[in-house]
Amino acid sequence: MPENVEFSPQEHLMKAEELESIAKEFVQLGVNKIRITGGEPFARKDIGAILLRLSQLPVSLHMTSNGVLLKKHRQAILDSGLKSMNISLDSLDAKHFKHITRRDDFEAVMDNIAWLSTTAIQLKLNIVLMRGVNDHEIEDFIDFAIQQGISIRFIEFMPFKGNQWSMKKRMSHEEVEARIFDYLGDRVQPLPHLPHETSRNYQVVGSDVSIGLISTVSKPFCADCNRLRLTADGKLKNCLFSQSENDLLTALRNGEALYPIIADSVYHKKKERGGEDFGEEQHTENNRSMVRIGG
Ligand SMILES: Nc1nc2c(ncn2[C@@H]2O[C@H](COP(=O)(O)OP(=O)(O)OP(=O)(O)O)[C@@H](O)[C@H]2O)c(=O)[nH]1
Ligand SMILES: C[S@@+](CC[C@H](N)C(=O)[O-])C[C@H]1O[C@@H](n2cnc3c(N)ncnc32)[C@H](O)[C@@H]1O
Ligand code: SF4
Repeated sequence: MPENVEFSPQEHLMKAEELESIAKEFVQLGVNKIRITGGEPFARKDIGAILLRLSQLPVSLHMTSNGVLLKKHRQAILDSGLKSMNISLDSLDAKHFKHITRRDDFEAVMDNIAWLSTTAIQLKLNIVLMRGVNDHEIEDFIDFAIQQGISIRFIEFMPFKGNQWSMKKRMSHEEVEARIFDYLGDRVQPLPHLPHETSRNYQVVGSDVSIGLISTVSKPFCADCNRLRLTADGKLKNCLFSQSENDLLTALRNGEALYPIIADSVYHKKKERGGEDFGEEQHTENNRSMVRIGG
């Protein structure tokens, strides 16, 4: 989250019932999986009500969270039948975590991770690797995953508005894969790549633990992308990197049909990464920042 973040005015955001109405429209069109990402989903006071509404739809429900505010929503999470939760954790060192996030929440996140690992909810940790920031922790994360029986994914640092991305800071797929194999040798085996999966996964032999790589920059997986994103302010993005958006919330509030807008957005989905060709330096100023997309 940027230091001086400006929160959107409440009236610009979807209310729980509006979110449900829009979700229903997608379900009617065949969507069978919904992931709630945010911003940060648990920053919404009515997240319990949102979970309850979405849990009534015939979809599998998933979340991605920074894991900070999850504690008081544990019952709502269980009641919603949530299938999986991905928790973002970029360091295993409390001081370093504070340096990266500018927040003193390491213990709260670790406590929520420990709780999640006692539930039937599939848990994964997301680690965005940045050279010179947390790349020295790759082996620590692998040890942690094996000791705790928790699957992890290393994510390639991607360019978004205001995140000072550069090609030098990101760690390529090949580089991280080599680190994993150097460390674990034949204790790790590649898993088959499933359609529409973001990660390439490797199984730690003799365990349920997988180590994944999400490599949008060096190994894009756009060819079988089946995702659409709805932002908290009700805009449809046909790609994480799309520069254009379609305003579903205003259409809903005006009583207009949503289907033509959705169809138009899907029709204009670009072949790869929203038509972006990443260069050496940051250049995605026409897209939103990651906190305003939700990942
Ligand atoms: N390029 C690209 N990256 C994505 C996409 N979906 C998720 N990611 C990135 O993958 C990382 C993890 O995202 P999650 O929110 O955990 O979602 P996921 O990878 O779909 O999760 P699973 O369904 O559990 O595999 C984040 O950095 C996302 O931005 C996508 O459609 N395209
Ligand atoms: C943007 S967050 C939103 C959900 C929630 N607030 C969280 O922190 O997990 C979704 C995922 O995107 C990842 N992410 C954030 N910025 C990224 C970047 N520049 N490149 C790659 N992944 C990124 C996060 O680590 C997280 O796992
Ligand atoms: S098309 Fe866009 S949203 Fe889909 S996988 Fe590629 S970058 Fe991600």
